[in-house]
Amino acid sequence: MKYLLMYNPVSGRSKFKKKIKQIKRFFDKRNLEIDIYESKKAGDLELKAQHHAKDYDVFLVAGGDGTISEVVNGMMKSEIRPSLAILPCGTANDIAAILGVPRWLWLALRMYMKHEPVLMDINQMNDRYFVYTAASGVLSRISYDVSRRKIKKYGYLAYVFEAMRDFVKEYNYPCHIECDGKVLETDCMMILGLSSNRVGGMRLINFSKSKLNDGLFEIRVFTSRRRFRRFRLASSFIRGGKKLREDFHLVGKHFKIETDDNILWNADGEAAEKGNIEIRTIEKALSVYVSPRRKRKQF
Ligand SMILES: Nc1ncnc2c1ncn2[C@@H]1O[C@H](COP(=O)(O)OP(=O)(O)OP(=O)(O)O)[C@@H](O)[C@H]1O
Repeated sequence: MKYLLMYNPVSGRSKFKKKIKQIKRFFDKRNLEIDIYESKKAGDLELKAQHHAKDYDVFLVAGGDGTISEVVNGMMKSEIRPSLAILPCGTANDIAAILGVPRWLWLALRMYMKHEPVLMDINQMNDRYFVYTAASGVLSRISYDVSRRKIKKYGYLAYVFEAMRDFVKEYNYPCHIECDGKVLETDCMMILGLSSNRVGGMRLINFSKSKLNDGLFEIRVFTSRRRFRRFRLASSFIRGGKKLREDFHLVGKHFKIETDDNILWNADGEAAEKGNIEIRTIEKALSVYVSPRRKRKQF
């Protein structure tokens, strides 16, 4: 087995670099070949993943959701794809949590030595690939609007502060959604799409019933029709993403969403598209390492 460790030195609180020597030792001890690559700037890992996908069996990716998303975008552009194993060292680490990867590095590495990878769906927003979330409207900009300086200083709390500021802003925009033959037209304050039950470090146990390999994606349209709308939205999140009467929940393989040109879309926590989008799910597109528990529940 040939591994490539790719890491983003600025993920989370920028502390991963210190662990590299120990990781190298872990692999040397087991006579496993590992190359190491540090990203130099945003976008770097996508190109590295695309051009070297055929040269490795496993991409070991150390970073947060943005870093993993970059690598996945690179891998999806290659015909031959190695397996993906994550070492969580970002701020929210949603993707790692969805796959049940332990925060503790040694437990994660041992898990990768012991278990086989499984095939997981990957989603596409226009030309860009994403793993687990697409969103617009309230709260959807915070993951990429918060400065790295604040994340380094406050960690996850930096997202919480920014969420509180964004929550009081006015969001109301039209959307026309086509999903596998169904049509929905409404005004909304947020559209949240998930392939699992986690976003922004929160577990939304009542949001989704989909598996990670069933070719389906779920979208919740939070309308802006009722009074005290923000409080109702907050109460839905507090109750694990419980659906409210005035909201719509769609499940499908292909979504066409038309909205205002200035509406920004977030994909896996990064700024993605503006205006109209199409979302497709590519079934069982990528081989990933998951914990045995998640494998039973989510696959
Ligand atoms: N060498 C680099 N210098 C600056 N930015 C980088 C570099 N390599 C990658 N990036 C960018 O850093 C951003 C943040 O990375 P990442 O998402 O992994 O960390 P995070 O935001 O702390 O974690 P999370 O997304 O889990 O909250 C990504 O948008 C990525 O494209």
